[in-house]
Amino acid sequence: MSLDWGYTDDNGPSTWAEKYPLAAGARQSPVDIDTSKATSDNSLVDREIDWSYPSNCSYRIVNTGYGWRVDTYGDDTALSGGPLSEVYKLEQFHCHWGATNDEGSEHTVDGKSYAAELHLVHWNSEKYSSFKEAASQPDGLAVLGVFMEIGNADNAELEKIISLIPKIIHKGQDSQASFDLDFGSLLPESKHYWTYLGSLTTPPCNECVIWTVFKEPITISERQLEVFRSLKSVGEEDAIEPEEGKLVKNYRPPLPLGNRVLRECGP
Ligand SMILES: COc1ccc(C[C@H]2SC(=S)NC2=O)c(OC)c1
Ligand SMILES: [Zn+2]
Repeated sequence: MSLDWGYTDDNGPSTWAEKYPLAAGARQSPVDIDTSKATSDNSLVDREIDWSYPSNCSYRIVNTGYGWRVDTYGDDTALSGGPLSEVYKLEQFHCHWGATNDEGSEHTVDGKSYAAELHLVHWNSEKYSSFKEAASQPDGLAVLGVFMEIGNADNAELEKIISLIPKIIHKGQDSQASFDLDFGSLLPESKHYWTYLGSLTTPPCNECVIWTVFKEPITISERQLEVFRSLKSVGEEDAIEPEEGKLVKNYRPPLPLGNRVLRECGP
């Protein structure tokens, strides 16, 4: 069964606009962050970006066919400040990676790719009544982008997620888990970031995201990244060869920033 869209040569990012016209818009994500174009903005410094996530929360981790996604039940989560004018609730988080460690992130910095990129997706629950409605609005979503680089140590918080991946190897599988997830540990120590107006990085590519990309990466071990790559993009019932259908690449390459403003907070 042929996928509507994906990351292979015949259904990858360069073909998306055929079925998803928004993919050809002028406010698309990701972008290459040209640090020489970033402008400082005191208003970002005055209203520090702030998040509060509960320590003990129940989660559902699912294999979307394009990667893993952890659905949170964002009741007592909040993201505010920085480029945001309202309070946003955490809806889900997920990750993008590549077949080798020299690619994998969606945003790049002066042309440099990281090995992976974590996306924490929030929606404007102050202005809109549902995530779905927010995803059709220009200020509907706020996504935190966190670069991941290879380090020697395992990332302890990610390990809690990685331990569940063997249960969701095939597309459509999910696992309910309630564990103490300290989101604060999934974010870098430094709150320095770049921010710009962009879009969903997969179809339907809605231009509804206020992006905040942290400057400091977190680390993940090679072993942990290999576990991500062991996920399959096909269901258990799809008869394919064992090595086929592995989710080794699920990132969209950068799109032009065009005449959008790229602001930064912190050196
Ligand atoms: C409303 O329909 C969608 C569709 C896809 C995604 C996931 C994409 S968007 C992103 S950023 N990274 C991704 O992989 C959504 O996430 C909010 C929302
Ligand atoms: Zn994403």
